[in-house]
Amino acid sequence: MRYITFALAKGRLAKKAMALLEEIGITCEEMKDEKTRKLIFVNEELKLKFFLSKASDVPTYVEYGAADIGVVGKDTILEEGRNLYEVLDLKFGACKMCVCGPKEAKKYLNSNEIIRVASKYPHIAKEYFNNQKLQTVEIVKLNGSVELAPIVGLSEVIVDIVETGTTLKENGLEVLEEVCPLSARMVVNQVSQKMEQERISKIIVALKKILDEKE
Ligand SMILES: Nc1ncnc2c1ncn2[C@@H]1O[C@H](COP(=O)(O)OP(=O)(O)OP(=O)(O)O)[C@@H](O)[C@H]1O
Ligand SMILES: O=P(O)(O)OC[C@H]1O[C@H](OP(=O)(O)OP(=O)(O)O)[C@H](O)[C@@H]1O
Repeated sequence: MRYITFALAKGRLAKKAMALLEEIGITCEEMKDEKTRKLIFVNEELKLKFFLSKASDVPTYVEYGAADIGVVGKDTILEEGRNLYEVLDLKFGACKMCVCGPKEAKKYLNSNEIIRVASKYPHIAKEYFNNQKLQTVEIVKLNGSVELAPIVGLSEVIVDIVETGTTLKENGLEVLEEVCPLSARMVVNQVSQKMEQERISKIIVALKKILDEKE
């Protein structure tokens, strides 16, 4: 039997992804060791492999079939735009993609003003503003602490993730528009979905059952 390989986004989502898989009996003790520098883990008994990768690389591994299954945020799926099947909303890691800025910046939105938009998610930001007929925007890609941009005058607004709203509040910013809700998703390689249909469907069904019970 061939191995089924899982690519899990490291960081915020990793522990919850592992905990959820554990609930359906998919475990890999070695991977839980936060100190390990090992990159790939094998569960011989279940014929499964696991690796943790930078979130933005998960869709790439899955599209190319280097991983059969991925667990990653919807934001990353949208931003990367890879060819893969999104099969399940795993519900954890819930947050929202929003247009944010100082209250005064609201006047720039839905106007014919040309504005700068800073974001770690340039594709999501571009797509969002492309659908707003009047607005012309210049997207500025940043790699973190995006809330700084309107404070220091780099951009009028930002497109970023909001969870509790604390970061915005502590920096005098607010949500001006909501782009879309986000959460962790399970994604599947398009060929694996057909070739390993039985094993992958079993995993999806088991996860779905656990998720339904949690609701
Ligand atoms: N408050 C939050 N801020 C950012 N991401 C969140 C939040 N809550 C849930 N998430 C989810 O967690 C993922 C980000 O995880 P994490 O913060 O570990 O990565 P990151 O720091 O954005 O990655 P990178 O190191 O590539 O910048 C997002 O893709 C999103 O789906
Ligand atoms: O609404 P909140 O609960 O405050 O969470 C949202 C903040 O958390 C994330 O940043 P992260 O900690 O990932 O750092 P980064 O901005 O450097 O990526 C996100 O980019 C926001 O800044």
